[in-house]
Amino acid sequence: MSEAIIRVRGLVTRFGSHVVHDRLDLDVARGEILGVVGGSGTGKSVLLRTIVGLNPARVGEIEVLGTPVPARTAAERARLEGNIGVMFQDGALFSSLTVRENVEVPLRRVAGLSARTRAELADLKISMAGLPYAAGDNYPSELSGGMRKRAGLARALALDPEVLFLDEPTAGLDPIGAAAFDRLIHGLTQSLGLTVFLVTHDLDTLHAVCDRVAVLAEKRVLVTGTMEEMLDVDHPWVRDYFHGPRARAARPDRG
Ligand SMILES: Nc1ncnc2c1ncn2[C@@H]1O[C@H](COP(=O)(O)OP(=O)(O)OP(=O)(O)O)[C@@H](O)[C@H]1O
Repeated sequence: MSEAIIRVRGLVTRFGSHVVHDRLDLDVARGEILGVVGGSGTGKSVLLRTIVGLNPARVGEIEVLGTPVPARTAAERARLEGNIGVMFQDGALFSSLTVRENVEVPLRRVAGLSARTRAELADLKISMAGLPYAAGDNYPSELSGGMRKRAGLARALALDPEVLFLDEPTAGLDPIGAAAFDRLIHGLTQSLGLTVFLVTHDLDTLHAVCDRVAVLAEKRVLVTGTMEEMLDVDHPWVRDYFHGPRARAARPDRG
């Protein structure tokens, strides 16, 4: 594998007596789009939150871009904050701010940007996320679910991150909206050279977007590989997921 941009070793995550991850290891290579799948409650979102430093209660080693998580110094923290973009499942936008103001939030960390430059940069990201210019003036409650996701993506891209974390980007979208979002993610990833950690249940997304898949089961990353390789994995959940009727319907070679 080429250089690991995300490196997790021996991760143990627990909430009280509930162990979610037990000695979990994972590598994500530079430039790849990794799809993270697994049954409900297997700890996909918790893994994402832990890798981006939002869940400090754990044991093990995590590095993103060679920087330890959590960061030990202000310089390391700045490096992580500036190079990681996160899109949460519901967009996680501030409801009292317009879309433009939401996208400006991370830009406020950049010293020396005038208010006008900040707004212009936010408008650029809003347009990159496929939203009409006018959406910048809207409040999140005035947008559809799909538009809110695009606004969340615009905010995740605000600081030109190297690594993008997406938590179920197509959940709740209709199939046409989901396919459009898949194309957007794929296009942006290619043109911006991003590394992507993408939690999803969506088999169409895995086919359309992901280079590699990591399956969370039994409190760890049970297996990683391409979609083709998943077809040969002898594990009940993996078999049911990748050979089930939905999987067959999502295969690009079907018919
Ligand atoms: N803050 C928390 N406190 C206590 N338990 C938590 C917390 N966050 C998550 N959990 C538990 O950790 C487990 C993993 O949750 P997580 O949301 O990561 O699952 P998931 O794989 O993303 O599931 P889904 O596919 O349903 O979204 C669940 O049992 C959940 O209840």
